[in-house]
Amino acid sequence: MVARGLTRRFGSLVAVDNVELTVGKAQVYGFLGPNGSGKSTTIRMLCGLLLPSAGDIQVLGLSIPRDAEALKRRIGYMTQKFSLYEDLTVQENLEFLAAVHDIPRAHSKTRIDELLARYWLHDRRHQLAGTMSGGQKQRLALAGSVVHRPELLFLDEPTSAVDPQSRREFWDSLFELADAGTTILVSTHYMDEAERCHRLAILDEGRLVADGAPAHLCAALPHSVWLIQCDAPRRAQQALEHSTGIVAMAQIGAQLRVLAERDSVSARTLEQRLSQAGIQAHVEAGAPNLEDVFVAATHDPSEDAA
Ligand SMILES: Nc1ncnc2c1ncn2[C@@H]1O[C@H](COP(=O)(O)OP(=O)(O)OP(=O)(O)O)[C@@H](O)[C@H]1O
Repeated sequence: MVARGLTRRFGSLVAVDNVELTVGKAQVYGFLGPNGSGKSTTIRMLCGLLLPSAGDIQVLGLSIPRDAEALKRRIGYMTQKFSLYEDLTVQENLEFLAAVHDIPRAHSKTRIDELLARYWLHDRRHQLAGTMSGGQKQRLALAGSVVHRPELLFLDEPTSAVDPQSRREFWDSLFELADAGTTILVSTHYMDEAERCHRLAILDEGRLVADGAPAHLCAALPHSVWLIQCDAPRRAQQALEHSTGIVAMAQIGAQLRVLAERDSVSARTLEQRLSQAGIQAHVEAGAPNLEDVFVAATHDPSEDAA
């Protein structure tokens, strides 16, 4: 899948701004970004549900939006909102989707049995979808979105209402699909999920601000991370708030995690600044993680104090 100069305007708002993307076959490709950064709008354009204002999209050798109808038969699409029928049973929902995709009845029975087993739904086949838990609903929605064996799967925040264990299991299922050759494009707000992607795009205000393998993005971060141990991390944060070179700070338990411009801050300068505020602290270097990459990529320098 390749997108070039992908842009979508809603009136004067540029929701997606000149985005360039290349997604390889059987990759799990993640979309990360703050609320309103354009993730859903991009996904909807890539799968032919929304017309771009500008740009070229090639998906599975098809030109989108021109070939959107042909694409629909080869992709699956799932959103955070449960879009199946709550008053149909698990099995009836899958039978309905199999019929929508013109799967002959002789084949659909085997396929549905296979999906019920794979997504741990076999003992719930006669339960009404509306009475299932959030995690079970998402497993059913995933089963429904792959009933026709799509080559490409679009998932828009599929696990936003799901507990951590169910999220892990859901992601295991995504890797199982990718191992079998399915390309997966998935948006998320969770760093642990983003970390698991083969490749990741970070969107901010409609623009692509980072793109690469998670480990590579962490290694390429042009900032330093400092971990501050002291008795009063909140006071330490206030003391450093308007310091030069500091990009972001977050208290993690009793520790203060500081993201700073490289070369403008050192452990010594931080200790000195804190000491001037009457705070004794021990500062050591930390390893950048994906949250640091996300904060750096989406941080607005105009909000910094000089
Ligand atoms: N149909 C529409 N009409 C007008 N504005 C829209 C429409 N769809 C999206 N937008 C706007 O486009 C911007 C991007 O929205 P989008 O839903 O793509 O963001 P997102 O990154 O998916 O957000 P979230 O993480 O909250 O789901 C937002 O400012 C949103 O209000």
